[in-house]
Amino acid sequence: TDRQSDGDAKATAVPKLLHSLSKRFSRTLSPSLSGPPSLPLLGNMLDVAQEHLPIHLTSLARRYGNIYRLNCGNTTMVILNNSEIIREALIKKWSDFAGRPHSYTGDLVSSGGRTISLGDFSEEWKAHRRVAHSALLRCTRDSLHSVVEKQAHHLCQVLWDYNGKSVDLSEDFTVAASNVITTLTFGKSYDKSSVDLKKLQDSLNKIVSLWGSPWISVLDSFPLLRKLPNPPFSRLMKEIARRDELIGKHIEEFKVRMNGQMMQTLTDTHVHMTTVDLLIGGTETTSALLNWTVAFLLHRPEVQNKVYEELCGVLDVRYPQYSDRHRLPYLCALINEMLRLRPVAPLAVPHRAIRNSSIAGHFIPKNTIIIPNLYGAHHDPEVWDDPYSFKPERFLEGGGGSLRALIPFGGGARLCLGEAVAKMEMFLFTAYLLRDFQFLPASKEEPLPDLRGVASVVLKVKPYTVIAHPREQ
Ligand code: HEM
Repeated sequence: TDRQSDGDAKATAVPKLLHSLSKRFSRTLSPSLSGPPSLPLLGNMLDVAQEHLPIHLTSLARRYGNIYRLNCGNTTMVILNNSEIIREALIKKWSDFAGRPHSYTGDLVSSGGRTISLGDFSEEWKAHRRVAHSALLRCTRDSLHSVVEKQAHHLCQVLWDYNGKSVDLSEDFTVAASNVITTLTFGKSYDKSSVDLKKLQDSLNKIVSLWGSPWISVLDSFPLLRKLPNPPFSRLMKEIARRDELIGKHIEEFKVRMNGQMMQTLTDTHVHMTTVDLLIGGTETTSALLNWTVAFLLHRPEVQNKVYEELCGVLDVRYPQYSDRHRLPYLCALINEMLRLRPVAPLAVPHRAIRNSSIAGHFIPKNTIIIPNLYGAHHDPEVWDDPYSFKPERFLEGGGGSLRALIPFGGGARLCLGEAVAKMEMFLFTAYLLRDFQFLPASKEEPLPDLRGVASVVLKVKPYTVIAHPREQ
C-alpha cells in the first residue's frame, strides 16, 4: 500500500536496527485504517506528546476521518472521534472493547490492576465493579442529596467569607467535591485547612501528574529504561506508598467507627482501591467542571443572569432540590453545554480490544488500544451547529443540541461509575452558587480566564481569580 511504501522509504534513512524494529511493530497495524505518517521506532509518539492532546487528536480527525490509527511503541491505538462511532464500540460492542491496556506503570499505580478504572475486564473485575456500583447506588438513594446539600451550603459560606475579595476558587471546589466522596467512603468531611485533607489531595494529585509525565510513560514502551535511575519514577513510588498509608489509615478509622459492619463481599484491597477510584475519579473531575463553568460565565455574564432569573422565578427564595431540575431547563442546559464543551475526562480512559472485532466497518485486531476522543465527538461539526461556541440554548427544547451525541461519561461496561453522583453535584453546586452569587472579573485590567485549558488526564482551566459578589435575596 501507499502507507507501507512511504514507511519503507523513510526507513532506508535510518540504521538497520531501527528499520527492523519498525517492521516488527507495523505487523500489528489495522490495514484498512489511515492515520498520520508513522516514524521508524518512534511511530506517532510525537503526536501523542502534543501539549493539548484532545485538540490535536480532533484536528487529526479533520484530516484522517472520524476513525484513524496511531502507532506507539509496539501497540496500535485507534482514535474514535464521533459519538456514533464511540457508541458502536463502547455500547453496542461493549463486550469486545471493555478491556483496559496493561502497562508496567499502570499496574504499579493500581496495585496490580486492582482499581476499577484501570483493572482489565475479568470475573474479579466484574464482581468488584458490581459491588462498588450497588454500594454507590445505595448511597445515592439514601444520603447523597443531603451530603451534597451540606457541602453546597458550606461552599456558599466560604464564598460569603471572602467578602468580595478576588480569589482563585479552584481549591474550594476541590474541597467541596472531595468532601462528598470522603463522606461517602470514610463517613467524614474535612475543612479546607485540614492537614489530613491536604496530605491526601496532595498525594493523589502528585500521583496523577507524575503518572501522566513523559518520564514515567516512556517506561511502558521502553522496558530497558526501567534499569536507569529515574527521579520522577522514584517520587511516584514514594507517593503511591504515601497514598496507601493515608487511605489505609482513614479506612481503619472508619472500620472502628462502623464496629466491624463493612461490606463483606470485597477483600480489604478491593475496598482500599475502590476508595482510590472514587477519590481520583470523583474529585478533580467535578471541581474542574465547576471551575470551567465560572470561567465561561465570566465571559458571558448574561448567562448567569438568565440562570438566576430562572431560579428566582421557579423557587422564589428557597434553595433548589435535585427534583426541581425538570422545572429549571436553562440551568440544565448550561450544565449540558459545559459537559459538551469541556468534557473533563476528554479522552475517557483507554480501552483495549479483548478479541478481534470491527468498528465502523474496519477490522480491529485483539489488543488494539481504543481511545474515545470525547472532546472531538463534542466538537464534531457534522453533529453540532457552531461547535466551538458556548451556547446553552442549544440544549433547550427545539435548540438542536443532541443529548444522544453528548457522551461526557463514556458508556457501556465502562460507563463512569460516578455519573449519578457527578450529575447531582453539578446541579446542586451550580444552582446554589448562581442563586447566591454573581461572578465578576477580578479587575478591569486583568484578562478574562483563558478558555483553552490544560489537558492531562483531566481537562482543567488555567488558574484565574474571580470576585463572588453576593446577590441581594
Ligand atoms: C463531571 C464529572 C465526571 C466526568 C465528566 C467523568 C467522566 C468519566 C469518563 C469519561 C470515564 C471513562 C469511561 C470509559 O472508560 O469509557 C470515567 C470513569 C470513571 N469515573 Fe468518572 N467522571 C466524572 C465524575 C466521577 C465521579 C464523581 C466519580 C466517583 C464518585 C467517578 C468515578 C469514576 C470511576 C470509578 C471510573 C472508572 C470506571 C471503569 O473503568 O469501569 N467519576 N469517568
